[in-house]
Amino acid sequence: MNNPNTAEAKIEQLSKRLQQSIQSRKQLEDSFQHDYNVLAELIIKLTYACAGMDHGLDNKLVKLRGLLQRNAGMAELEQAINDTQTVIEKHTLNVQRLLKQTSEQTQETVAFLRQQSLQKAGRDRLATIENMLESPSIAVTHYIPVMLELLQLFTASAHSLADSHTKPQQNSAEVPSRQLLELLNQVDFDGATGQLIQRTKLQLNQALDQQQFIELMLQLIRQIVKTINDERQSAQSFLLELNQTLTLVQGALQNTLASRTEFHDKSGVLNQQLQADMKQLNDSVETATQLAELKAQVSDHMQSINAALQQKFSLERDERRNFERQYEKASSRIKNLERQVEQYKRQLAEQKFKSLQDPLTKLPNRAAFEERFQLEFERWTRYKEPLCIAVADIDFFKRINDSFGHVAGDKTLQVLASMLRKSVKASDFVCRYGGEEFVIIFPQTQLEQAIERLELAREKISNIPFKFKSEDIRITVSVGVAQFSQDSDTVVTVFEAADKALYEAKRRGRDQIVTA
Ligand SMILES: Nc1nc2c(ncn2[C@@H]2O[C@H](COP(=O)(O)OP(=O)(O)OP(=O)(O)O)[C@@H](O)[C@H]2O)c(=O)[nH]1
Repeated sequence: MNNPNTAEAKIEQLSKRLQQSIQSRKQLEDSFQHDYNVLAELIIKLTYACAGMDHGLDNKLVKLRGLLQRNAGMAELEQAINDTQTVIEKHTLNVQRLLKQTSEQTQETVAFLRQQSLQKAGRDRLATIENMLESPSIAVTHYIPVMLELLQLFTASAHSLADSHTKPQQNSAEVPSRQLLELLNQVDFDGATGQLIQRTKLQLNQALDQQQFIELMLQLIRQIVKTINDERQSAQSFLLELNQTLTLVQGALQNTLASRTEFHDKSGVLNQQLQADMKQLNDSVETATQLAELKAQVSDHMQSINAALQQKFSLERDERRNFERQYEKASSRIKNLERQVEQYKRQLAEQKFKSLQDPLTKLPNRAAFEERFQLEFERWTRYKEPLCIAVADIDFFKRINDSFGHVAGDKTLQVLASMLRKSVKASDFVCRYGGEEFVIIFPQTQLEQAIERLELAREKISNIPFKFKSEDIRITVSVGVAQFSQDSDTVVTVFEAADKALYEAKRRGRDQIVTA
């Protein structure tokens, strides 16, 4: 048995311990190398993932990767890692600045696109982009899909812009066409102008390109200029006629006056002659001594008196005839003028009436409404009798036009207007406010009564059996109603209240009446 205290035994023990230490150290080194390898592999992968973000960073990453791949010492690695960190910090700051700029530029682009007349699909995409932008983020990845959407939308609208420059612009006259149609709906003309307006309205309902629209406008302007010229000429000829008649009447009066003076002069001379004859006759009677002589003298005087009287009669007859002639002439001219004045008055009244009437539905138009609404408001201010107003709008009317054509749409408007007019009281004022919108004023009517009448109208309208292209169609209306109640109420505030209520009725599902 070896003595453990011997030198050999001690050396052996030490050798064993050394072996164990070497073993542990080897295990530790292996484990460290393993960890190092795992970490190095991860860092190398990360360096590949970060590649391409920034040129300076790329250089640093290549260097770091090289050091890791060749198992470089810690001192070398530490230096490389520090350098890389500095570049990463700079890069991060730069990215944040760019993100801020991107966010602002994106908002600007969205605002610009919102002002463009985009198609419905474009508007929807824009709304999606706006939603995406509502959650502001500093992550680049957040902006990538936004930018993608935005770029696609921008490209699409740029394409349509380019198309509109190269091709004849389909539908580019859509907005002015609609505005012109609304204007033409407010006027009513007879004759050639009326026919042209009718034809123009039909054409405006079709998709026009700009060239066609301009030609249509030119045609209209030409006709309007012609109508104005005709009107002016007709007014000029009326004034000419009036002037001639006045000159004639004035001439007749002067003639009458002159002949009256002449008549008076001549008549005066004759009167004097008659007086002289009478005096001489008298003298002769007084101084006469012989009957025969007296007889002869009286006979002479009588003849002279007779002649003077004859002259006077004939003078008077001529004068009367002359006067009658002048009178007849002037009177027939005046009658003619009177006829013309009557005709003008009729035309003016008709024009005034037409300017206040909607030609399609024959209901009063918006101009008539403004006049009447102001009047009723002033009455309400004075007497405070109940006053209500309702704004009614046909539901989904665009679909009628789109599915069955504008003519069917027009017919629908006429039928609905007539039903609305019939459903309320005669004292209620029903007008076509514009498009598919009607306004009703209920003078001296409590809100409950107005709602009752409107309910009746709504129900009647929804029961009208429309049939288009053998399809049964039910048409409904939504209505907003408001009453004047506060001292601060004005035509504007109460109308707006009714209009808001109308939109609430639409929002709640249409075919209903909502009170403000
Ligand atoms: N036929 C015809 N259509 C008209 C006239 N005036 C306006 N319109 C049309 O009325 C339609 C109104 O459509 P929108 O304002 O979109 O409303 P809507 O389809 O009725 O839908 P809601 O009001 O939301 O229920 C448009 O298509 C106009 O062209 C007209 O005098 N005749």
